[in-house]
Amino acid sequence: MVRRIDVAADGQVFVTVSLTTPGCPIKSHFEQEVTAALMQLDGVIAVDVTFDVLSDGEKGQLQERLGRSALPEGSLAQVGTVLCIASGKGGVGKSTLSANLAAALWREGKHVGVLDADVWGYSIPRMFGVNQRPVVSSERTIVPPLAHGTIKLMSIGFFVEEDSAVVWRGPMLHKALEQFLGDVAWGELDYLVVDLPPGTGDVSMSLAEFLPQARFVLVTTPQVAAQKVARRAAKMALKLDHEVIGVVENMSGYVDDTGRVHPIFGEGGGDALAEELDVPLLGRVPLTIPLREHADTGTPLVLERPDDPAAQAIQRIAARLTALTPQRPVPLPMADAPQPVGMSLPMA
Ligand SMILES: Nc1ncnc2c1ncn2[C@@H]1O[C@H](COP(=O)(O)OP(=O)(O)OP(=O)(O)O)[C@@H](O)[C@H]1O
Repeated sequence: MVRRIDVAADGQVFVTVSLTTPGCPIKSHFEQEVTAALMQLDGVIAVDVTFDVLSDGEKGQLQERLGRSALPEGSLAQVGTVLCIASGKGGVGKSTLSANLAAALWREGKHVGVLDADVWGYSIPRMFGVNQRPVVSSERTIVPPLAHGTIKLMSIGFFVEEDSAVVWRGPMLHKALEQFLGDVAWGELDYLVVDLPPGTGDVSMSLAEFLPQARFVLVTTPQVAAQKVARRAAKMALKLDHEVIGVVENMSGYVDDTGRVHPIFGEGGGDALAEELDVPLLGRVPLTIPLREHADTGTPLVLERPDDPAAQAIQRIAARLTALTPQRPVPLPMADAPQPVGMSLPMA
């Protein structure tokens, strides 16, 4: 994507970067990273980055070279940061954290969407208390149901009867995920939070392919055994050239009514994993009963009980995530709720 580099005798460097789409949401990120990389070189006194756009033919070649099925365009073109929440095994609180992190980012004034890619253990509809069949807009895009008026949600759970098992085979799931990313009217979002299925199975791999620009947050519990399993998810992300942005340790001790912390699941797993991967430990979320209760009743804890220790920990993690990811220079206006039209979705 580097179109041209000119070096002037006085040490000024002029770089042209070709974007996949003119409205590329990570344009400023490219500018910062290219400048930072070049300024480290001896003799470089200033860097000037300009942009143009790849032609369709060039895009095709790039796609081929990357060996990936999709470049970030279409319905994801206006998504600033894709955050994949991953874990090595189930039950570590990945979905609870995905829902609450999304709500915490929303509380910070960000535009947020949540894609529930945990196709067999989907729980995002329940965690937000939304159970509404998505509709198709007049432009033939899938309109995501909204939580709290603006958080856009998409889940397999919206397309199957409640409590029924998803018995789709690999290719159908692959197709559904492709649709969730390509045909959903995500619109302009600061963050798309993706709740991945546990482990490193086909769905995670497909998604990783569809989302070349994703950043991974790894969730682990404090036991050393859990950390070893989480490492596998990290390896998958790195193998697919995704950035692992940090680690969250969940269930880090039980906080009783007096505020005393009991390390039920041991200690140190999150630190050890973060150290091993050389990424920051974004935070530790304690075990609290309200976090579980609110997940069950469809009201994210960070919105209902922001004073709870787990809610506070999650809000701090959201703040760290915003500090670690590129921000839009101009905040988006809040009133952008899409208007659904009544039509049922023909799936698969
Ligand atoms: N810090 C916490 N304190 C209390 N309960 C928690 C905490 N984190 C998660 N839980 C509870 O643990 C259970 C499992 O959490 P969750 O469903 O988020 O895990 P998961 O990793 O997404 O699991 P799966 O991958 O199997 O879907 C839920 O009942 C949730 O409410």
